[in-house]
Order: sequence, then structure tokens, then C-alpha cells
Amino acid sequence: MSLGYGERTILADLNVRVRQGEVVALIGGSGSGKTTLLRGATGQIRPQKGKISLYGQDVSLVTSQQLQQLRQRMGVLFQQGALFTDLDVFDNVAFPLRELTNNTEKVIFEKVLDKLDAVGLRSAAHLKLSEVSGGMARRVALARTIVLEPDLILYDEPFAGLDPISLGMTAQLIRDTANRLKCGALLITHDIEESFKIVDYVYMLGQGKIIMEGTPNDFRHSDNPYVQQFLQASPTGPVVFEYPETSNFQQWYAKRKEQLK
Ligand SMILES: Nc1ncnc2c1ncn2[C@@H]1O[C@H](COP(=O)(O)OP(=O)(O)OP(=O)(O)O)[C@@H](O)[C@H]1O
Repeated sequence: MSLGYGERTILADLNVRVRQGEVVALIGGSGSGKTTLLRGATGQIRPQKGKISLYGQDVSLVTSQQLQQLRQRMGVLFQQGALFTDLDVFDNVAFPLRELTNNTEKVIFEKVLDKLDAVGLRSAAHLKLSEVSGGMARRVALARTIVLEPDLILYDEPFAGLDPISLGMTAQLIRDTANRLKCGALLITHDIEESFKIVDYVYMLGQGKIIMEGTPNDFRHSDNPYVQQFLQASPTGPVVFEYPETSNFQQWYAKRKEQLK
């Protein structure tokens, strides 16, 4: 499968798979295409080549209504949790249940408290979102993501900006959720150390493709210089930090230079 925008291919010849109950990490430098891959998985962009299957169905072949139904079986946790600041914690988590199911308020009450319990915030149910800390808000967002008990959860940098304790807890929560709901999880992360503790499998993106895939142990023992540079967070090595120069940039640059004369 290949993914990209317009004529430009960002990732070529990809083959990424997430099975039920499996936690998979997507790592790679800035601009390596992690978000692009997530967009492909949610059907926001179509593959330039090959196919994307969700629960065995080719997303290019389904109607938009069917795609909508497939998406309902998917939970997405974005970096910015997009919570409602004027609602309390309970109502934020209850929101998808009220919008997308016919559950009674009694059932909703049980489900929401159960998920809040899973993230350690049962007793914070009554608090306004404006009264909780940033780390707590992230956990509320996680509770809301899992409240529909999705078959697949996509996490966009779930560890960014968390303190060390919340970080470890969030990692454990991602693992426990996958085990408990028997759902698949795909997470974009820059946190190698934390994610390697909980994931089953890792895909490393770079240079427009998958550079390496395997278990965390395979990665630790790899002698690929690109992999080792990334794992040791070394500033020098084959991983490029700089955005590649394109003809579009050169045109833009020449035009700006001309204007400044
Ligand atoms: N909507 C878009 N239209 C055109 N090009 C895009 C679009 N979104 C991203 N790109 C390009 O695709 C490439 C990969 O971007 P992507 O956001 O997938 O990387 P990433 O690995 O998620 O990066 P980061 O870790 O910095 O968030 C980049 O070169 C970017 O400029």
C-alpha cells in the first residue's frame, strides 16, 4: 500500500497490520509519515496504491455510510483531547454514548463510571473540566475513547506532556485496555522507553518506507545504524532532522529573494 497527498507519495510499499488484543507502536522522526498512516487507517485519505482493510473490509469499496459504521468501531485519542470545557467529567465521557447509542441513562451511568474507574477518576466524575489538571483531562479523554468499547484504538502521541507517573500509568492503561476489550491498539509515539515496555510489535518509519519492524527486543538487538540512532536519541547519524529541499521550496525561496531586492 502507498499513501500520500496529491501526486506526492509519503510512504510506499507499506504493510502494517494490527491484530485483536495487540498493541503496536509506530515510531519515526518528524515528518516520517506517522500521522499520514493514521489518516489512512481512519479512511481520511485513500491509498494511492494497494488497499486498507478495517475488520476485513476494504475501505475503498465501502459506501460512506458503511465507512461511518466502521469508524464507530474505532476509537481515536488525539493529542488534544477535544473535550467540552463547559461540561463535567461524567458528561464528557457519556457524550459518545448519548450521541451514538440508544443506551438508557441507567446503563450510561454504569458504563461511564466503569470507564472512569479504569482511568482512576471515578471520584472526579462530578468535576467541571475546567477544574481538572492537564494530565487528568488526558485520562478523561482516554475514558471517553474507550467508552464505546471499540475494536481498534488509535493513539496519537499518548505520552506527550505527561509527568513520569502519569506516563507509566497511561502506558499501563493502554496495555490493560487492549487486554480487557480484546481490541487492537496502534500508537504513534516518540517515547521509545515507555512504549517498548507495553507494545507487542513496532514499525519504524523513515525515508518514505518501513525501515524496520519487529518486537521491542528485535529493535534493541538490531545493528541497523538508523534504528540505533533513534533508540539512543543521538543527534548525529543517518536520521535526517532537516526537511528535504523540494522544487516547490526553491521556487518559493527564489520568489521571496526577488521580492526583497
Ligand atoms: N495535508 C497534507 N498535504 C500535503 N502534505 C502533507 C499533509 N500532511 C502532511 N504532509 C506531508 O507529509 C509528510 C509526513 O507528515 P506526517 O504528518 O505524516 O509526519 P509525522 O511522522 O506524523 O511527523 P511528526 O512526528 O512531526 O508529527 C511531511 O513531509 C508533510 O509535509
